[in-house]
Amino acid sequence: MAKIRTPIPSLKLNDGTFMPMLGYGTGTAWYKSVEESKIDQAVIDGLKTAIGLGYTHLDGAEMYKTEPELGIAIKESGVPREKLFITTKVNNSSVGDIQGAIKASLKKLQLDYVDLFLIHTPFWAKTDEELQAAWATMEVVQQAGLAKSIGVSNYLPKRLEAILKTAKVVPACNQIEFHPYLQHTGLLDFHKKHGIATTAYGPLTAVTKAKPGPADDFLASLAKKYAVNEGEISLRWCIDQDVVPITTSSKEQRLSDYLRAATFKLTQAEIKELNELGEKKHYRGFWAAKFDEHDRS
Ligand SMILES: NC(=O)c1ccc[n+]([C@@H]2O[C@H](COP(=O)([O-])OP(=O)(O)OC[C@H]3O[C@@H](n4cnc5c(N)ncnc54)[C@H](O)[C@@H]3O)[C@@H](O)[C@H]2O)c1
Ligand SMILES: OCCc1c[nH]c2ccccc12
Repeated sequence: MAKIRTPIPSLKLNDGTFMPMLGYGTGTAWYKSVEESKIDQAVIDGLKTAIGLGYTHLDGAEMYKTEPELGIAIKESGVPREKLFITTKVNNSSVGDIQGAIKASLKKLQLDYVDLFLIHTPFWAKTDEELQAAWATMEVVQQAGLAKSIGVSNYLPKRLEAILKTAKVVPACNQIEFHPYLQHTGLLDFHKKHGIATTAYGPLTAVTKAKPGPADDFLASLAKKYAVNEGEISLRWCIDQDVVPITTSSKEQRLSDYLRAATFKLTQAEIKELNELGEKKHYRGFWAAKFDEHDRS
């Protein structure tokens, strides 16, 4: 019997394009295990497994050094380019030449355009003017057709406010760490007010790195109720709040299981309870020192 798969829903971005609401990341489990200049077959195989399972939203970055593998996997997957949603990000060290960076990324990806191009972090900037100038160059990249959508990552309201003062294009999305122990309530309200979509990295943190925690028992009871595991509850908790989770795994079974997040829906009361339990603990898995610096300035 043919396998019936629930399609992954899409989120409409403020520029009219659509983003699949579950992404596969190439930045953590898939940090290259070989020398940078060499092709890492394990990365290609992981990507092809994900694409074969139905993942179409693939998250890359100049920083991860896996763009060549992403390009090969896309070609070898046989899936038409326009059916895929490809993200890459300009590295902190390349923001001085964003146009050069996107061209170099596209060359490595063997693509004419990316679906989403992000400024990886704001941590390189000393002034608002620098943030504004970088954003203006992102707008040029979009105008040139090299990226369908443009956005940022790891920006808090203060930095978003700075770029919105001079922006012609509102960022389509902000990619942030997001899970029950890092809910960014104020930032999400800011995103909603300005029509900025939220993508979540580290969406499984509450059931992996940040365990044990106050949400453990409730996550387990929800997993039992919906006949999934706690990871899928974590992914669905994002989706039900219009946040697009970017997850990853090197294991095919796990990748296949994550897709069950598309097959059920949490109730408003369950989301509220998980949020309240999550508020009892704070955990940041990425860029912690940079955020400490950033929040002080
Ligand atoms: N923009 C940024 O600054 C930034 C930062 C971090 C990550 N990212 C992107 O987001 C992607 C996903 O990030 P992530 O890996 O933190 O997401 P995640 O929270 O979904 O964690 C995935 C990891 O958890 C592991 N995992 C899954 N189930 C597990 C279990 N039951 N027990 C133990 N481990 C388990 C997986 O094998 C994988 O390594 C990255 O690959 C990258 O593309 C972006
Ligand atoms: O997008 C950044 C991904 C990443 C992978 N490993 C890290 C360690 C510290 C900060 C970010 C990362």
